[in-house]
Amino acid sequence: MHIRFTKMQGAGNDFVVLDETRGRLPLRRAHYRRLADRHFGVGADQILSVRPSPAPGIDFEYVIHNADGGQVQQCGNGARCFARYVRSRGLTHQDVLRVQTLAGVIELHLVADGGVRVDMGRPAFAPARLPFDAAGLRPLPQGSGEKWPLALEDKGVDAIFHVAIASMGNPHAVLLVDDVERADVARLGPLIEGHPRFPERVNAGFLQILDRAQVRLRVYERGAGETLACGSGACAAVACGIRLGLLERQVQVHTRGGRLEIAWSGDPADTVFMTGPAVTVFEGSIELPDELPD
Ligand SMILES: N[C@H](CCC[C@H](N)C(=O)O)C(=O)O
Repeated sequence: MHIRFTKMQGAGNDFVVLDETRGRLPLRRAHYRRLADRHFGVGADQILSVRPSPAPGIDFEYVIHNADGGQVQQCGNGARCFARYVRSRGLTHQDVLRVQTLAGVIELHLVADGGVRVDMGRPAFAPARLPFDAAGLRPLPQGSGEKWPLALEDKGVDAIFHVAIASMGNPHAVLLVDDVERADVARLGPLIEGHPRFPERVNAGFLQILDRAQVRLRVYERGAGETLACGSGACAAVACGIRLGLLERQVQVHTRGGRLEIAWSGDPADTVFMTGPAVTVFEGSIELPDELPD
């Protein structure tokens, strides 16, 4: 099948965007994996599908698949690209969009400088919301938050790491580190992502606090590996940092791919706002086999 796509990136987190507003493409898991494949396909961290409004008051449905082909609840950098995409292709003329994801409805605001501001919804910290199996674990309280002990068995050695956890609709575990560039993301990332206490796996964030309003963040993403930036991961890391009493309400998040602005009041009833770039890189098309082995 012949697929037309748009390649986009938000702070270096890159996406294949598909327009399914005039009909669903017959894609299965293996097709999403092939589109994301950087050698046999287009190459991307996630595949974003733009689908028609599912209900009154909602402008579009926003569907997200990771590079491993799995469908997931949320993608913050993708949300900004989604907004830029539908506007630039004339699928909407609105400056504010409400889109339905698996995690619920989020609101996208196109801002003048080409960036997009996203209301990412409320963070959640209860283990059951990720899900995280906290049975038998005693959290370390800190500020109004806590850190959870996570035993990581590596080369036969059991080490205990304390992580903060948060859901932005998708699950995040955040490890505080002294220097993100020296953090062993390649080794610890997969151990955290696939840890049995996260039954649906987890995005593993490595957070370095520079001061109360600036952080550096690397994220080993569930289903994609380390990406240059993770929008929902930035929201989760800042929300955890605020709860631990380490951060103010407005934080600049420096990622390897660019800078994101995150704002949260610290009240779990309030939503988290993320502002950042959204860039179209190129348009293209690809021939995909109708059948691909799973
Ligand atoms: N890997 C994530 C989905 C993409 C999130 C990220 N690209 C973002 O910008 O939020 C997950 O499995 O939950």
